[in-house]
Amino acid sequence: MKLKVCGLTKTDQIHELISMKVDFLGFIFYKKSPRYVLNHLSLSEISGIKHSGKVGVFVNESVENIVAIAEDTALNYIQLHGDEEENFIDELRNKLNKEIKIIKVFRVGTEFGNLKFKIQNLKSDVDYLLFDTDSKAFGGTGKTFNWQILNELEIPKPYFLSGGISPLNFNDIQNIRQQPFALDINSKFETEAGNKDLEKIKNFYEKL
Ligand SMILES: O=C(O)c1ccccc1NCC(=O)[C@H](O)[C@H](O)COP(=O)(O)O
Repeated sequence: MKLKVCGLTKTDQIHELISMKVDFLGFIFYKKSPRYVLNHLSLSEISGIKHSGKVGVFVNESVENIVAIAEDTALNYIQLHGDEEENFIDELRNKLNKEIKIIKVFRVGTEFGNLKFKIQNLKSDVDYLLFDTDSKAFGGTGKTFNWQILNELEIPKPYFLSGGISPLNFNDIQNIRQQPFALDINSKFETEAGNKDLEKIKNFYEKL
């Protein structure tokens, strides 16, 4: 199983994760997040990071801004973490460099019927799905959702599992019928927002 470490803000930690061969590096381009990357790194610093799994996380951002940031920072993946509708995704797909993959996030709350409908009727050209816990902050809360819900779905694309993943609940992932393509870890591997605990990540990665 692959690993994405999200909410990166520090160059030395990013290089350490690259040397650990982590598959995806997540950068949050959402101003309200305590992990907003542009408070810590410039566009050209992010552009200079040599890795094929650079993921930009966006929340209800405009197509124009996403395309511009993707170009300026040489992103490989766009993670849509807000309420982006199909029309928006189609427009983004048309304007984005074709090599860039799109990850559409489904924030899982209590409305299971709605989630099932959205998954079954997904028409847009996205490459991956990501399931995270629903919250007012959109993400990075450290809270899990009921992963058993995924066993009620036919998931049409490879997906990232996210939301409060930690060494304590890692074994529960084995009970999901359709296994994740990748795990997305964040706040459970931090000493404070944006500051990663690399030793904890290394130990976790060795278990995957
Ligand atoms: O991490 C944030 O601050 C954040 C804020 C707004 C939207 C998305 C955000 N994070 C995106 C991620 O992909 C996180 O890894 C995901 O939400 C899981 O975080 P956690 O529950 O802390 O493991």
